[in-house]
Amino acid sequence: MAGVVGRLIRCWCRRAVAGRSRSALPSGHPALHPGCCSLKVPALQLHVSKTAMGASQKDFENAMNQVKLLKEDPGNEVKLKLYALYKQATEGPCNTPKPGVFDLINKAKWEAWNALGSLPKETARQNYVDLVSGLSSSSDSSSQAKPEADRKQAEYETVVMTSEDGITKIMLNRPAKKNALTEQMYQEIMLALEAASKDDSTITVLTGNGDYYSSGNDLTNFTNIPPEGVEAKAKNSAILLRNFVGSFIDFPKPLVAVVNGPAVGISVTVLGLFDLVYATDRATFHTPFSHLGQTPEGCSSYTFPKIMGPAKAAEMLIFGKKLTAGEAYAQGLVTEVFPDSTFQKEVWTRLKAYSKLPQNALRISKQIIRSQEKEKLHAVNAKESSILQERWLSSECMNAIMNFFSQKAKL
Ligand SMILES: CCCCC/C=C/C(=O)SCCNC(=O)CCNC(=O)[C@H](O)C(C)(C)COP(=O)(O)OP(=O)(O)OC[C@H]1O[C@@H](n2cnc3c(N)ncnc32)[C@H](O)[C@@H]1OP(=O)(O)O
Repeated sequence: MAGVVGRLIRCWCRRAVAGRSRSALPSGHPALHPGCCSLKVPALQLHVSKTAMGASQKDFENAMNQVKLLKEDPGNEVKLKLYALYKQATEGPCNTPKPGVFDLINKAKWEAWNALGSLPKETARQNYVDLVSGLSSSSDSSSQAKPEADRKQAEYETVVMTSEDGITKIMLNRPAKKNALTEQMYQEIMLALEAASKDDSTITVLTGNGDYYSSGNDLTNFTNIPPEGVEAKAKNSAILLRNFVGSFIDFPKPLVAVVNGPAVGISVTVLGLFDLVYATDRATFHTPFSHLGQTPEGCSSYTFPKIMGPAKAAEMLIFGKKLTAGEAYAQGLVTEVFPDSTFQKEVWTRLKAYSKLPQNALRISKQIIRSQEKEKLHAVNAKESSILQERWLSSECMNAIMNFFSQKAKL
């Protein structure tokens, strides 16, 4: 029951914030600061002085104004307490009939007020002032600490991971190499995704630093042959590929690609596993597998024909046709294209708004959509990886990679 009420009050708070229903707060009661419903206030801050007396009407009014300025959502329990104390301080003991059993929100509010019994108005006023004062100092200190707390850069060298406003951003960070994906980078992206899946953010974003989103697999990956030989290299690469793609298939939260520039190879194919793909109009989408003697991965042999139809998928995946952002949008691979000049501003504004939507609803909706074919995707991933393991040993593939490094074949 408490869970149901909690969830309903969260909805109530969202609605109130959106301005569709302010009835949850008593008339004249300061509205809570918008957009902060997921933050928690430490229990310590919730202590309410039951003995201190003497808050003036002016103190009380100041406290009501302070509530409007809170930087963090104090949580449902505190909001109910604020409501109850406000009612008690202004109207005295609860004097309205108990709402019906199905009117869960008003019932929770009524119960909070009624629980104050015959607490004198002056004490309620003082407790309200004390409670708000505790919240304000907690909100101030946590907002001062925020820049530090938001710098969640763990031990990554090739990606930058930050978390702010309910969004965890994983940024590929080898701009001088067009964000080509080294083996270390695959590992770090997997670790970052794992961390993002468990943090308290609502949305996870993958993007690139510099002028490229990513130029795909770093072709030097194929040049570091271990003492065990090329077969072992191909086998290990296939395992790495399978694990890498698997972490996108299994990612539990909404996943967004902010495609800040051209994308090549595996950075394109996994886009079929993202929930939103926003692209600058400077972006291109290129999967030159045949040119490299390779074959599709990232589950694209399954997702692309589903997304764009077999004819268009064949043009990209078999013949290596490079798509403009507009073409990728027309074919359903990209959600929306933005002018490069306003790309970052527009995309982040949009994502910040989305990140305020109810977190669990977003995650569950994503999971319903994706769970239908998770097994299928894992099977496709396994197959694509094993075919590539063979391909990487082919002379077609080895020649293509040698060509790249001898500068004969820039794509
Ligand atoms: C283990 C899992 C395997 C998963 C299988 C994945 C498959 C794929 O992803 S296939 C696609 C592989 N990618 C490519 O074939 C792209 C190769 N790169 C290029 O064609 C070009 O570099 C470019 C079109 C992406 C950019 O050209 P340009 O603007 O002329 O810039 P540069 O070529 O001078 O690049 C700057 C710098 O970066 C190096 N570099 C870029 N991409 C890669 C790459 N994919 N692998 C290795 N190195 C890359 C490039 O060599 C330059 O280096 P320096 O000369 O040292 O400055």
